[in-house]
Amino acid sequence: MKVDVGVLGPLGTYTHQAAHEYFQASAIYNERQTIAATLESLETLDYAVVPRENSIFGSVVETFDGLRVLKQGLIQGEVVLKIQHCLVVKKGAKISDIDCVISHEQALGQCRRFISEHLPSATTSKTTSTAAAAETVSKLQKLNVAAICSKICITMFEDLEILVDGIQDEDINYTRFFILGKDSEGRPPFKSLRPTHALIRVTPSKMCFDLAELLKIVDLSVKRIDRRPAPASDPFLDIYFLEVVSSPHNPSEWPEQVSHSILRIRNNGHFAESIGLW
Ligand SMILES: O=C(O)C(=O)Cc1ccccc1
Repeated sequence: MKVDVGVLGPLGTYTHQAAHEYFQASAIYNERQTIAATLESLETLDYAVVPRENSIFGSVVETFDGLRVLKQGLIQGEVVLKIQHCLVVKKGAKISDIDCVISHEQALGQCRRFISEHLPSATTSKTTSTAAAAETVSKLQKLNVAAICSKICITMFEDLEILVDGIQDEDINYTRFFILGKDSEGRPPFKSLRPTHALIRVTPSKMCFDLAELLKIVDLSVKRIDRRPAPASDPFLDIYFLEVVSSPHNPSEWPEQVSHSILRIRNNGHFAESIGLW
């Protein structure tokens, strides 16, 4: 039986491609309009895939904002995808016709140099996804808007063509995606028999918070720290996401090591939980 996977739509986004790389033909891909809605789809679907960070433009803010309030499921895997962006236009449009470039903010951020060198007077406008940008250009009756998206999008929308291929600021451009899942009881269906990563979400107590102290208490190898404002809290009280990895010398008992670390954080008065183990 196929599993139901929530992805950022419409079909043709990089998130859809990353999900396909992980699940191949064993899944039904359910389009959601935003990253927030993709994470919320875990309330009804088996899995969801969201972009985590990009090697040029960094962390995906909308994903971490959604992870602040994640109600169902846990991160149980990751996929790394090489990203090659195209400037896509309505068939027949020339670069001199373009006065507006639209895409997901990550794609606009990964192509800043191309835009400033080749389309210096064009305005930019954010869309909910790269494929949504392609869809918008396809629906327009005018030739002045270009989308930044994957070359797959021109197979989805017949009246589009690629004007320039490979417009990202660096050739080496990768995005990491998180695979989140749950079983029918809402528990994560751990695929990974030997997990090596975890994501710990920490809401520090208001009193005397010191990041260096927190890292000492965590006492695991911390590979990444992301930080977003805590919703409906005191001003500048933040939620921290600590991506921790097991030591290559001691990978066994990793889930226990993570649990102990979380207990230490809680014993120091902070709120902490694991939202991923993979
Ligand atoms: O909009 C998309 O296609 C996404 O999946 C988000 C994104 C955008 C740019 C690079 C990687 C992921």
